[in-house]
Amino acid sequence: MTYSVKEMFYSLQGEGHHSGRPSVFCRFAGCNLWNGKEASRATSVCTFCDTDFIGTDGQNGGKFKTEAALAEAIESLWPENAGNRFVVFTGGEPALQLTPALIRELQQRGFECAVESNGTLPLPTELDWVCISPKGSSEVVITECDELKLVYPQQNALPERFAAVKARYRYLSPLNDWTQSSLLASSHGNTQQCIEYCLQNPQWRLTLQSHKILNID
Ligand SMILES: C[S@@+](CC[C@H](N)C(=O)[O-])C[C@H]1O[C@@H](n2cnc3c(N)ncnc32)[C@H](O)[C@@H]1O
Ligand SMILES: Nc1nc2[nH]cc(C(=O)O)c2c(=O)[nH]1
Ligand code: SF4
Ligand SMILES: [Mg+2]
Repeated sequence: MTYSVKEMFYSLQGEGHHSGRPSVFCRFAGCNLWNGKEASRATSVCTFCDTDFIGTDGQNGGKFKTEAALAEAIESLWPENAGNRFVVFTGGEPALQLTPALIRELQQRGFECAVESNGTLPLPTELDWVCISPKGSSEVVITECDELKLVYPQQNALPERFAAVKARYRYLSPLNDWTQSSLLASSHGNTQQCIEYCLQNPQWRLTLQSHKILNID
């Protein structure tokens, strides 16, 4: 199958359990919860997406006809002769394109394979790390994951709704609604609400989009 990739880059994982870990990000084009066009944002299931995932025109983006071709491109972004290889499949919604064959191809090249998914579609069992981030009223079909990373607060997707999802770790990530001047500043803002929720419900931890604070990819 042909993989449509918006962009690929080498950076630090900014969010969640692997925050700070050097990672290649492979951002697949397309999502099942929003078509990516501003005109339909307000009427979509997911209304707050911070990412351009349309097309294949980003850095190192393109159409890859084989698993080997895409794996080769991902591998080329890792520093030469360095171990601890880690790739994060994201998007858009990576579950629309990710295959067992692609994951195995990368694992054979020494990569641990992680995914950032909205949880509405089945995922390959070959993955080494699964992060699920539920959106609005969408139905989550993934019942077990490594990490549940919930953007908070969200109408129709408050933490209690996901009590039955088995997760090694539960994180709240403040909704970045870009109407606030700073992610950290407002005491009545989303970050403060996350802090209060975690303090009252200590099975949840706070995570911040540190790449945005640091202004890196
Ligand atoms: C762009 S999504 C792509 C992966 C997948 N579609 C998903 O939603 O998990 C990557 C991560 O960014 C998070 N995210 C997107 N928009 C955000 C926003 N405005 N504020 C905070 N996190 C956001 C998502 O919740 C997800 O954890
Ligand atoms: N540094 C960095 N960390 C990230 N973690 C998840 C991301 C995503 O867009 O899925 C992301 C991203 O775009 N950049
Ligand atoms: S599900 Fe993920 S990629 Fe799709 S619109 Fe929402 S945040 Fe963006
Ligand atoms: Mg992002």
